[in-house]
Amino acid sequence: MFELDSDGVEQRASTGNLPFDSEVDALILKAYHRYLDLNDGQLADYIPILAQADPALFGLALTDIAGTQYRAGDTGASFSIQSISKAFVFALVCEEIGHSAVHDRVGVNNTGLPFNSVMAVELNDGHPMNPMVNAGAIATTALMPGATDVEQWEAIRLGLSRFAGRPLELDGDVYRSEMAANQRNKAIARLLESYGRLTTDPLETVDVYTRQCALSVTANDLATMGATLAGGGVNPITGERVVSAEVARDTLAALAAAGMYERSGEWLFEIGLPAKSGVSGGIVAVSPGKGAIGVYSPLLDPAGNSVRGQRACGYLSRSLGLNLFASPAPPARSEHAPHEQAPHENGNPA
Ligand SMILES: NC(=O)CC[C@H](N)C(=O)O
Repeated sequence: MFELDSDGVEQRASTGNLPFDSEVDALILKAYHRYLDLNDGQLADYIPILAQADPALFGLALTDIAGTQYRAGDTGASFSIQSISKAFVFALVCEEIGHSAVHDRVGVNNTGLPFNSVMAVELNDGHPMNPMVNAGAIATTALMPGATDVEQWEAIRLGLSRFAGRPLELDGDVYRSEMAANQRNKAIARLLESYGRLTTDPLETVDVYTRQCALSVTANDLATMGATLAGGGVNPITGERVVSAEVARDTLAALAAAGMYERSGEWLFEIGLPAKSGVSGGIVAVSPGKGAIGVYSPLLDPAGNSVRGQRACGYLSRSLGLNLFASPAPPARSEHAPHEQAPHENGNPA
């Protein structure tokens, strides 16, 4: 469980816009320096190559829906996207086959269990529950249009590249490392097959899923991918519409429910933004209508979420006034009777 350190975090009232450019720049840098020396957490090692990551890497990026990019630290460092791919593959599949078909096959409720839980499938009568855990993500990947697994993979690679606004490539070393250690995902796919919930070849679908997780991205890419969802499906850098506004909305709802796995409730409570994490240490946190934060720092908490990433998102959510559930500041009123106290700027008592 992470704790948000509220000491000294200037909390901004929620408004329809981000503050001015220079303020965002200053706050991104502040967040970066604030957590640079935080070395809590562990590298993921169940995918052997992830244990070789440099724990010191820390990149913090924000892209707004107008396409302005803010960066601090190692925002150009490459890492495998891992589970963050689930959000964008879900969006692509919804765009292709429609929200209801995906909802019926996959679902959108939190399992309350770890992302690779086999028990979650068993407890729910073979239903994968949501697209952000492995079972639901494998079921979602299987729904990607394509005559073969090779075509499905290429459609996913191209689709995620449109979200990023640049061609994304497979990290072959990460792919091979995970393929040698992904017996559990193969078991989950076989289990889904046994319940009649997978109509593709289970092992081929796990192969495509493993490739999608091994796509190489940067923190800056994550910010732009998230900003595409924040902007109703239009990539703010390329101007291309990647998915419809409805699909962007539905994807953010699915992220809010389960993007941070069994910690999703705590995350919403503390940070108030739909987000998705991955075991390589990335997080994308989306502020609808404003922009998105992309962060990379490979030291993880026990749920598999980046420790520095969570703290930096919390800091920025507060200081930029991004929390979705915060009411906007009440308009200043001049007609107060002298004994009435004017509300504090952020709507809370001072
Ligand atoms: N949480 C994650 O990022 C998990 C992704 C990883 N590829 C897996 O299937 O286990």
